[in-house]
This record gives sequence, structure tokens and C-alpha cells, in this order.
Amino acid sequence: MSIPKVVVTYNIGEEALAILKKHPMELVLWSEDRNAPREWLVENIPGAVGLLCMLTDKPIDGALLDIAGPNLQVVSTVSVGYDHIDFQALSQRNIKLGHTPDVLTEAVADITVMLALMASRNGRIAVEAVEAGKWPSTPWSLFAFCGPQISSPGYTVGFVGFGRIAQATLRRLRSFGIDRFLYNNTGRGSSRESADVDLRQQFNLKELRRVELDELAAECDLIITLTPGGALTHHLVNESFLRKMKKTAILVNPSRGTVVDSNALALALKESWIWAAGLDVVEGEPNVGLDHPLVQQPRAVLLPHIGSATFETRIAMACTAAENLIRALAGEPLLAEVKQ
Ligand SMILES: O=CC(=O)O
Repeated sequence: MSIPKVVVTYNIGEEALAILKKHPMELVLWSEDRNAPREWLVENIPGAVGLLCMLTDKPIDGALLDIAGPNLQVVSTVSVGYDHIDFQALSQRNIKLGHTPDVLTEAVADITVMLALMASRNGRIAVEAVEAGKWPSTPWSLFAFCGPQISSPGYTVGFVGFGRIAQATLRRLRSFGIDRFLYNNTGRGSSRESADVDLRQQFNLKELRRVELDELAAECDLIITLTPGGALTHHLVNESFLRKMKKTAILVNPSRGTVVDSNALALALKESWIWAAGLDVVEGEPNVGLDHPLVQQPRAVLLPHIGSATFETRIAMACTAAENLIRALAGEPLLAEVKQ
């Protein structure tokens, strides 16, 4: 009997590799710290039983699965999001899909708060001034570098998407004194209602309520998009949404670039419909050059998709993905499996 082949498209670190190496398999590793080229994947995937991939390997679609052939049993992605993978194409072929929720929740919630503060307090403009050797001679001109204060009374935060990361962000923001939260998501119903009552009590909130997107746009001082990518959430934040927002409001997007219409947001910042934006993701990434409409807006604080980038979290993500793959091949329940 031949040894099963597993393809790994990135340097996943020694901890996760050790998990894979405990099991008899032929490991085909792309071990450079850059994405494996598509040609490398196409050349190596035929006959594989497992694929361990990154969110930058896209698309993992029917065409690639056909090249892989009938042995493929599992695709395990080192990410919580899986909009780079055609889930239907996997299901049709009985291929399991593993992902890495939970382990990155705290790291992404941390960076969400960081982006909110950076955007509110003119972080990019202030850092750029120092880096350009332009430490202002009058930083104490009373209103230089001022922005809205997120701990001011009545401050209201809105979440587009209200899953694990949004709730971890709420916990952090509560310590700023914020006690009014609105959200919009698809998972409603009685279980959601009682979960909201629990959250309201646990954090002594004045308000936590599901609202329509229009109300959320108009009411909130800080709006945070924490939804999966894909067709259902494409451009949820578009020109009409942005025009409803307050002039002093902040938009933070740590989830997927496609949720926000980049051109509309650039216009909103240019024409001051809103105050600022903090973005860990943008449409078209990673091809984000200096000519990107949002890079050109000083009130857009941009990070290159590093929400989960702490050593602890990235190691935990890689290990979860390795464990998912091993479990799928052994016919055991995965630590986290995407299901219909
Ligand atoms: O964006 C990061 C992830 O989906 O893990």
C-alpha cells in the first residue's frame, strides 16, 4: 500500500509540523515564507489525500479538486474564513473542510480596538508627521490632531456581524465605559434573544439590540464589520450606508475587504461624510499599492491583514489546522469543521 500524500502550501512552523510528522505520510511541503505558486500546487496535488492551505491560496475550486483527483479527503485551511474555498465543490466530492475559529478570537478583537483608537485619534496622520521629521512646533495648538473620544457618554458601537470576535470586542470596549451596542446579523431567533439578555446582564449594558442596517448606520459612533466574506456580505457597507453615517463616526473593518466598497469609502473620507476608517483588510489585497484609493486617504489607517498575527495565535492556528487534517484522515471529528 502506498503512503498517503499530504500537501502543505506554507511554512507552518515546527509545532504544527511535529503534529503531522507523528503520522505515516508523505509530506510535500512548500517551506518558503511566501505563497506557494499555483503551478507548484497544481504539480503536487494529484493523488493527495489532504491539503493544508492558507487563505492566500485561491481559489481552491472544482478545477483544482479535479486535478487533485478522487483520493482527496480533506482541505484544512489555516484561517477562520474560507471564502477562498468553494465549499459546494468540496461537499459534492465528500471532501471535509477544516478551519481555525476560536483560537484567533482574542488577537483579532485586540487589533479591532487598536484600529478604532488609531482611526479616532488620527494615528496615521500623527505618526506620518513624526516620520517625516515634521514634529509640529505647536502640538499644543489646542485642536491639532484632535479626534472624537470613544469613551464619551452615550457613545454607541454597532457591529455588522455579531459572532465570537464581535462579542470579544464588546467585552474590551465595555472597559472604556461604553454601554450601548447595536448589531445586525443573520443569526436571530429566540436563542439569540436570550443570549442578548445574558450579555446585557453580564456586562451591565444600557442597551444591546439587533437593528436593521439603516438604523445601525445612522445611530452609531463606531461601526465594526465582523462578518464572513463571500457573496452574501459583498459591499454591505456601500455608498448608501456610508452616507447615512454620522460625520464624526469611525468605520473599522478587520474581517474581509469585500464587505466594504473601497471606492465609496475613499469618497466618504475625501468628502468628510465620516471621520475616519481603520482597516486590516481591503478589496483586492494583497495588491495594494500607493495608488489604492484608500491608501491615498490620510484618515484611513491601513494594516496589511495582520489581525491574528501574534506568535501564540498563529502557532495555535497552524496546530489546529494540522490536527483537523489528521483527524479527518483518521475518520474522527475535526476540532472545527465547516458544515452545511
Ligand atoms: O482573516 C483571517 C482568517 O480568516 O483567519
